[in-house]
This record gives sequence, C-alpha cells and structure tokens, in this order.
Amino acid sequence: MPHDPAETTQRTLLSSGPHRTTPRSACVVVIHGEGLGRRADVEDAPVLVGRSHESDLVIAHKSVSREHCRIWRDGDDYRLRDLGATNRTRVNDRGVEETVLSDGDHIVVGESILKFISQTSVEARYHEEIYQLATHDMLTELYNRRHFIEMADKEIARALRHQRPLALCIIDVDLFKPVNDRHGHIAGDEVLRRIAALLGQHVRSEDIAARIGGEEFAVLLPESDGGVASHFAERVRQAIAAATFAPGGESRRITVSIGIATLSEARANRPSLMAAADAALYRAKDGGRNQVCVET
Ligand SMILES: Nc1nc2c(ncn2[C@@H]2O[C@H](COP(=O)(O)OP(=O)(O)OP(=O)(O)O)[C@@H](O)[C@H]2O)c(=O)[nH]1
Repeated sequence: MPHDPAETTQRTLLSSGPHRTTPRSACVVVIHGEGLGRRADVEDAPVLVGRSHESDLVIAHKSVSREHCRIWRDGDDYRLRDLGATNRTRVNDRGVEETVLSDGDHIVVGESILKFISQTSVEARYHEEIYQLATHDMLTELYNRRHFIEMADKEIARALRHQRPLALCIIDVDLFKPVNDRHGHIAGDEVLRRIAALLGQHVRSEDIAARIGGEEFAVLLPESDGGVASHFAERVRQAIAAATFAPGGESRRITVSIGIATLSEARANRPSLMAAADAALYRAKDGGRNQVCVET
C-alpha cells in the first residue's frame, strides 16, 4: 500500500546519474541562506528571482520580495535588475538598480546569497553535479520527492493563475514486498529502475515525473484534464503489465495501481491534490490493483 513518505528509505546507490557532459550556460546558485543549493540557468529566457512560486528561482523567505530581481543574457553580457524589492538587491555588497554581472559575483537577495557563475567557469560543473544530486533520485534518475514538491507548487500556482487544467498521477507498484522478499533488494531496485524507464517513455517533455517514495512514483501533467490523464495512466499501466521483468532471473509479472486527481476549486493546493490522488490510489488497490482510478 502507499506508505508514509517519511518512512521511505532513499537508497543512494552510486550511479552515473543524468549528468550532462558539458556544463549548461551561465547560472545562479544559492550559496547561503534559504534555498541553499538551488540554482537556475540563465539561458535564453530571463530568470526571475523571488518569493513567488512562479519565480524561476524561488527563495521562500520573508526577507525576499515576491519579484525580487531579474537576470538575463544581453548579447555577451549577463545583466541583473532589481525589481523594486523592499530589501534592494546587492551585488558584491553594493545596492544596485541594474548592473552587468561578472563570474563569481555575489548577489544578496534578502538574507540569501547567490553566486553568479559564467558558462566558462569550471565551478559550473561542480554546481551541476550538486544540483543533480539535490534534485534527482539516484536509483531511477527521476526527480526526487523534494524537487517534485517544489516543482508541483510552481505548476499549481501557474495553473491557478492562468486557469489552466493540471492533473496528478500517483503510481504505486503492486505487491512489491513479495518481490523483495523472494529476490532481494538489489533485484527489487532493478525492477524500480525498469518501471521508471517505462514511465519515462510515456511522459511528455513538460510532464514532471518523480520517485516520491520507495515504490511510489508521481507524474504531474500540466495542461491535462482528467480524460487526458486517464489515457496517459492507462497507457503506463498497460505498458508495465505487458513488460517482461526477471528479478533474480525469474520471469515475473509486475503491475501498478494508479490514482489520479485534477486541480479544482476544491483542490487548489498541493496537499489537497496529493491527498485526492492518494485516495484514488487506495481505491485502485482496494478494487484489486492493476487499475487506474480517478478522484472526481
Ligand atoms: N528494492 C527496494 N524496495 C523498496 C524500496 N523502498 C521501499 N521498498 C520496499 O517496497 C515494499 C513496499 O511494500 P508494501 O508497502 O507493504 O506494499 P506492497 O507489497 O507493494 O503491496 P501493495 O502496495 O498493497 O500492492 C517494502 O517491502 C519496502 O521494503 C527501495 O528503494 N528498493
């Protein structure tokens, strides 16, 4: 059954991870205070830094304005503009309205400090590694629970603001304990990895897929209503049920149960959306497993 995530053991097996071979373009990384380790790449789109969930780099602290500052690329330069923040943005200890950033600049946003790292900096690779470790589940290479929650909050805020549909699927492996008991944890891990890979084959680039518990996955589907989400979930369910798993070399059928909930006036935040998807998941388990249920 779905279990308390607090009890979930995150297994940190060594993995090459979803690392990119080259560093991304310039980025800002929080190196002190609220949001420590969080980063945002400054690519073609400007980066909004602020307390609002819709910011590209969210720093959820009262010392930070909802829209604190913006960083963008301007030809070969990178520029920062303060957006009228109550605590004016400071760069290298100097209050700024607008300035050109240089590699290594310290940007003070409320009580947090960000570091600007240009694309040529070797340090960018280091932060890339740290970022991957902080946001991804090492076993499956999907997002981890913490990052999923952060992204879900952002997507929910965006969907509510623009009155767009949004659906959440929670996917739980059926009777996984006997798989572990019979074949051992390492074989069980291989099954989880395979399920994650199958999931990856069905998600769109805008969907957010994560491992949120031991044998529990979540997929957030922006711009999707219950019908679209059901169709997606049914395809995932069938693909997993039809796949060949051979934990410990023994052929075995693996199935999943899936609960779906959509954003609505009654479910206008992440906890209630997740609780509704969980309730649907319980019904799917209760109904005999290997099925999809939608919370209406
Ligand atoms: N191999 C492996 N097993 C895990 C991991 N995290 C949790 N588990 C196992 O997943 C199993 C979950 O079992 P239960 O919650 O009892 O549920 P279930 O057997 O899947 O049965 P239902 O959910 O009712 O269909 C437990 O045996 C956990 O030890 C992990 O990272 N790797």
